[in-house]
Amino acid sequence: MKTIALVAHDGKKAELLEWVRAHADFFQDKQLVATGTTGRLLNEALNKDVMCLASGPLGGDQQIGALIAEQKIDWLVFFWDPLSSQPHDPDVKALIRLAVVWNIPVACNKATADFIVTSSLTGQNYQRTVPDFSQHNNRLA
Ligand SMILES: O=C(CO)COP(=O)(O)O
Repeated sequence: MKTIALVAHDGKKAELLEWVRAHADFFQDKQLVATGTTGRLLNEALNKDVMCLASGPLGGDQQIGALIAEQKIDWLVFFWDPLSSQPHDPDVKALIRLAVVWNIPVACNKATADFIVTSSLTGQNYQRTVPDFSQHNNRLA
Protein backbone atom coordinates (compact mmCIF):
# COMPACT_ATOMS: atom_id res chain seq x y z
CA MET A 1 0.00 0.00 0.00
CA LYS A 2 1.30 3.48 -0.89
CA THR A 3 2.05 5.90 1.93
CA ILE A 4 1.37 9.58 1.40
CA ALA A 5 2.64 12.32 3.71
CA LEU A 6 0.44 15.40 3.97
CA VAL A 7 1.46 18.72 5.52
CA ALA A 8 -0.06 22.21 5.39
CA HIS A 9 0.81 25.48 7.04
CA ASP A 10 -2.02 27.27 8.85
CA GLY A 11 -2.70 29.64 5.95
CA LYS A 12 -3.03 26.65 3.60
CA LYS A 13 -4.92 24.15 5.74
CA ALA A 14 -8.36 25.07 4.38
CA GLU A 15 -7.07 24.64 0.81
CA LEU A 16 -5.55 21.25 1.61
CA LEU A 17 -8.73 20.03 3.31
CA GLU A 18 -10.87 21.13 0.38
CA TRP A 19 -8.52 19.38 -2.04
CA VAL A 20 -8.40 16.19 0.02
CA ARG A 21 -12.22 16.08 0.29
CA ALA A 22 -12.46 16.45 -3.49
CA HIS A 23 -10.23 13.37 -3.87
CA ALA A 24 -11.53 11.38 -0.88
CA ASP A 25 -11.92 8.18 -2.96
CA PHE A 26 -8.28 8.31 -4.00
CA PHE A 27 -7.14 8.30 -0.37
CA GLN A 28 -9.27 5.37 0.81
CA ASP A 29 -6.68 2.71 -0.04
CA LYS A 30 -3.64 4.81 0.91
CA GLN A 31 -1.79 4.98 4.20
CA LEU A 32 -1.63 8.59 5.40
CA VAL A 33 0.90 10.27 7.64
CA ALA A 34 0.86 13.94 8.59
CA THR A 35 2.21 16.58 10.92
CA GLY A 36 0.14 16.97 14.09
CA THR A 37 -2.47 19.62 13.40
CA THR A 38 -2.80 18.79 9.72
CA GLY A 39 -3.27 15.12 10.61
CA ARG A 40 -6.03 15.75 13.11
CA LEU A 41 -7.93 17.86 10.59
CA LEU A 42 -7.48 15.20 7.90
CA ASN A 43 -8.77 12.57 10.28
CA GLU A 44 -12.05 14.43 10.55
CA ALA A 45 -12.22 15.38 6.86
CA LEU A 46 -11.64 11.86 5.54
CA ASN A 47 -12.99 9.88 8.47
CA LYS A 48 -9.85 7.80 8.15
CA ASP A 49 -7.01 6.84 10.44
CA VAL A 50 -4.14 9.26 9.78
CA MET A 51 -0.82 8.73 11.54
CA CYS A 52 -0.27 12.04 13.33
CA LEU A 53 3.34 13.01 14.08
CA ALA A 54 4.44 16.05 16.08
CA SER A 55 3.22 19.46 15.04
CA GLY A 56 5.48 21.08 12.43
CA PRO A 57 7.14 23.68 14.68
CA LEU A 58 7.79 20.93 17.25
CA GLY A 59 9.62 18.59 14.87
CA GLY A 60 6.90 17.09 12.66
CA ASP A 61 8.60 18.17 9.42
CA GLN A 62 11.81 16.50 10.57
CA GLN A 63 9.95 13.31 11.44
CA ILE A 64 8.51 13.16 7.92
CA GLY A 65 11.97 13.89 6.51
CA ALA A 66 13.33 10.94 8.50
CA LEU A 67 10.60 8.67 7.09
CA ILE A 68 11.56 9.79 3.58
CA ALA A 69 15.22 8.94 4.26
CA GLU A 70 14.05 5.52 5.49
CA GLN A 71 12.14 5.16 2.20
CA LYS A 72 8.79 4.81 3.94
CA ILE A 73 7.05 7.65 2.06
CA ASP A 74 5.93 7.38 -1.58
CA TRP A 75 4.58 10.86 -2.13
CA LEU A 76 4.64 14.19 -0.28
CA VAL A 77 1.89 16.81 -0.40
CA PHE A 78 3.22 19.90 1.29
CA PHE A 79 1.06 23.03 1.00
CA TRP A 80 3.58 25.43 2.52
CA ASP A 81 2.62 29.07 2.80
CA PRO A 82 4.81 31.41 0.72
CA LEU A 83 3.18 34.48 2.26
CA SER A 84 3.98 33.93 5.92
CA SER A 85 7.20 33.27 7.76
CA GLN A 86 7.56 30.15 9.89
CA PRO A 87 9.60 29.84 13.09
CA HIS A 88 10.78 26.43 11.86
CA ASP A 89 11.71 27.53 8.35
CA PRO A 90 14.96 25.50 8.37
CA ASP A 91 12.89 22.35 9.01
CA VAL A 92 10.57 23.23 6.12
CA LYS A 93 13.52 23.64 3.79
CA ALA A 94 15.09 20.42 5.05
CA LEU A 95 11.90 18.44 4.39
CA ILE A 96 11.62 19.70 0.81
CA ARG A 97 15.32 19.03 0.30
CA LEU A 98 15.03 15.40 1.44
CA ALA A 99 12.05 14.83 -0.85
CA VAL A 100 14.22 15.99 -3.76
CA VAL A 101 17.24 13.98 -2.58
CA TRP A 102 15.17 10.78 -2.48
CA ASN A 103 13.27 11.50 -5.71
CA ILE A 104 9.86 11.56 -3.99
CA PRO A 105 7.04 13.19 -5.99
CA VAL A 106 6.25 16.46 -4.16
CA ALA A 107 3.18 18.64 -4.60
CA CYS A 108 3.49 22.08 -3.05
CA ASN A 109 0.27 23.46 -4.50
CA LYS A 110 -3.14 22.30 -5.64
CA ALA A 111 -2.30 22.39 -9.35
CA THR A 112 0.64 20.01 -8.92
CA ALA A 113 -1.33 17.80 -6.53
CA ASP A 114 -4.09 17.57 -9.18
CA PHE A 115 -1.54 16.47 -11.77
CA ILE A 116 -0.13 13.76 -9.54
CA VAL A 117 -3.45 12.40 -8.33
CA THR A 118 -4.76 12.08 -11.89
CA SER A 119 -1.52 10.78 -13.42
CA SER A 120 -1.49 7.27 -14.82
CA LEU A 121 1.90 6.92 -13.11
CA THR A 122 0.24 7.24 -9.70
CA GLY A 123 -1.27 3.75 -10.03
CA GLN A 124 -0.33 1.04 -7.55
CA ASN A 125 2.46 -0.32 -9.74
CA TYR A 126 4.46 2.87 -10.19
CA GLN A 127 7.90 2.65 -8.64
CA ARG A 128 10.03 5.74 -8.62
CA THR A 129 13.74 5.43 -9.34
CA VAL A 130 15.61 5.23 -6.05
CA PRO A 131 18.85 7.20 -6.40
CA ASP A 132 22.11 5.31 -6.06
CA PHE A 133 24.14 7.02 -3.35
CA SER A 134 26.92 4.44 -3.16
CA GLN A 135 29.53 6.91 -4.50
CA HIS A 136 28.46 9.50 -1.92
CA ASN A 137 28.75 6.95 0.83
CA ASN A 138 32.25 6.05 -0.37
CA ARG A 139 33.26 9.69 -0.57
CA LEU A 140 32.02 10.37 2.96
CA ALA A 141 33.57 7.23 4.44
O1 LIG B 1 4.17 23.57 10.37
C1 LIG B 1 3.85 22.67 9.64
C2 LIG B 1 4.71 22.29 8.50
O2 LIG B 1 5.90 23.01 8.41
C3 LIG B 1 2.58 21.94 9.81
O3 LIG B 1 2.41 21.56 11.15
P1 LIG B 1 0.98 21.28 11.72
O4 LIG B 1 0.33 20.28 10.81
O5 LIG B 1 1.18 20.72 13.09
O6 LIG B 1 0.24 22.59 11.72
